[in-house]
Amino acid sequence: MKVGFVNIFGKPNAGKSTLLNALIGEKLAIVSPKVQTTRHRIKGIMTTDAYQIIFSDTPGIIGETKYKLHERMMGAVKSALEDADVGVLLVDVQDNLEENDAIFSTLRLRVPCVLVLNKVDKAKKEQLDQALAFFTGKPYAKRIVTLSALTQNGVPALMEAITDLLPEGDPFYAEDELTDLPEKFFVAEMVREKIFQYFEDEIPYQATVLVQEFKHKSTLIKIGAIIVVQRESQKAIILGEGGRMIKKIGSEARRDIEKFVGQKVFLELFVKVRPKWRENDLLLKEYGY
Ligand SMILES: Nc1nc2c(ncn2[C@@H]2O[C@H](COP(=O)(O)OP(=O)(O)OP(=O)(O)O)[C@@H](O)[C@H]2O)c(=O)[nH]1
Repeated sequence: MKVGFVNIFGKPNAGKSTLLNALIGEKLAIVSPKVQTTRHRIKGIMTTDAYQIIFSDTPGIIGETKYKLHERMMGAVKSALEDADVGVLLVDVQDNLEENDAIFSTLRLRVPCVLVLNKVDKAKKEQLDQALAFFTGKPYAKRIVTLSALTQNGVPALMEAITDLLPEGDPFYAEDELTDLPEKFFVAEMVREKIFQYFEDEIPYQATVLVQEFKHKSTLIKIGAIIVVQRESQKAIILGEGGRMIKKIGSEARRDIEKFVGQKVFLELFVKVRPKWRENDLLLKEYGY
């Protein structure tokens, strides 16, 4: 069978999380119209009689290095590239094509890649033809596929292009294994999704979620998580008047987590202030970046 690792790359907002969700059919990555929501690599495994594909989506490729966090992100993109058997280079068909070309050329790809023009549902035919002509013959584009991750139109053609490029081999994972990521990670992502939903401006970008406790009890799972922010004022906003906001976030995240783990959950959230954690290498390490 065809077996291998497939990494999805693309500029922030290209639609990586949406595509991963369309491919895997489960809500594994968080989707938000704001840029830079995916800080981690997220893996899902797809197994049929003919193939096993291990997907990951990488953090958004950032052009400018504003924070050390972004340098780590570039490092993560590169290491993801080096791991992959096949790369998926995702481009929003309405985005600046030269800019995308510059990024893909800079990364100097050694793995075969499928260039994917996404969001065709909102593009005119001329625009699509123009983009196709632009990428045809580029050294990193072994195959070119057009699709809409949102409507899932064109997803089967992408699967065909990917499996074509994958090597033959034995499967890495048992068939029923959907993901190799620890449950803790999903819990953190589900809390982060609520933060993106309810808060504006810099809060979603400056807040991170750490899951401290994940214990299976007899009737439920007990989870304790900390939301780390940079300023007291941000802490006050997240708590809300009389703790109303944190309660709302907590009960909504709990419902999502219960759906995901298929069990009752007791979720306890705390908010902690740690100024400038983005710029401090030691803290970055502590938080696993
Ligand atoms: N119309 C349309 N919108 C799409 C399509 N794919 C993604 N989007 C939208 O584009 C936005 C960004 O999608 P994401 O999947 O979060 O993008 P991403 O590349 O994972 O972004 P980061 O996590 O920031 O790196 C969301 O509002 C999606 O709904 C598509 O095929 N068509």
